[in-house]
Amino acid sequence: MTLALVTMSHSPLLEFNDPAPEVKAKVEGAFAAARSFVAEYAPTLVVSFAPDHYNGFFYDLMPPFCIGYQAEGVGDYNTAEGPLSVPTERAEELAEWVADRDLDIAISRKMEIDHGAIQPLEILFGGIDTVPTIPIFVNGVAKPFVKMSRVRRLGEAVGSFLATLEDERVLVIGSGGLSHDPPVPQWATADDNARTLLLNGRHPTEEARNARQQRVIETGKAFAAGTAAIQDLNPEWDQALMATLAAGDLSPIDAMTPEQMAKDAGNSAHEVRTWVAAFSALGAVGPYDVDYSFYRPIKEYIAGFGVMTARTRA
Ligand SMILES: O=C(O)/C=C/c1cccc(O)c1O
Ligand SMILES: [Fe+2]
Repeated sequence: MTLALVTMSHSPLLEFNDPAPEVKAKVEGAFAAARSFVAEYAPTLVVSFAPDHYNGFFYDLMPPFCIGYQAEGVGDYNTAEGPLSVPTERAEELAEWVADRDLDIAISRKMEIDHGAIQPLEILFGGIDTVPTIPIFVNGVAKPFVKMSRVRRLGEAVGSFLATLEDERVLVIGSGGLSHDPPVPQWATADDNARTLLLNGRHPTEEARNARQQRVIETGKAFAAGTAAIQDLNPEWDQALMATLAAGDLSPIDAMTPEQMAKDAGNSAHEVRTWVAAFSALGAVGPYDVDYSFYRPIKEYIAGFGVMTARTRA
């Protein structure tokens, strides 16, 4: 059984802010490389590890991980709205398998997902319902964070399940990171209005959504101009992590702590949990090789922007 992987940074600012044309072309080239890797592999099933940014998961009930039995895009930042094609029975089997491996897993029969999960599907497949997809939410923005060893164990459990699916060609996606510190509110520093959003900000009015998004878009522009009060990107940190993931021995990742990750790489660097889960799933199936790797720190997108593709050895 083979398994393929794409991990990629996402940024809701792709459509809204413009880096230099040469940088934009490089990013388009990376997307094209990932697309052709996926087209050649022709997956029959996608398992997507992605975070949420207080569009589907809130502090009224915040799990570390959640498997979606049904899911729909909320349509933030002009991403696709509406249902994904989720193979519900497979998702149920996966959740049973993971629970049997002594991992506490939440499930949702109505998962709402944002650009974090939607953007890679749109980029790789041109839509959100073209290939059966099981979405797995991995908390990457809301404290407290489980240990990285737990994220690896989740990925390994998912990978061991996927290894049993002889009749499927499975692509795992990890969406998020790398170093970045966009102005997503933090509970500890949020005012009353922001806390209302963090607690249960489902289905905002169009006006409220636009105001929130405009603030992030403006921050991206200011960051590129050198005037934003957000933490800088950390290309060394990003590339060191990508090298560890490519090397195949993920055990050094267990030493990463949420405090140090935030300090080194920003409050949204926790999104790399999705990459770690995806590579752990791949490694659980067998040794793998990285086919393609791209990295560029891009301030206009508020993102250490990386794309990797990999595959287990035949
Ligand atoms: O949730 C938001 O409004 C913004 C999220 C964001 C911004 C920049 C880079 C990212 O990866 C994001 O998720
Ligand atoms: Fe994000």
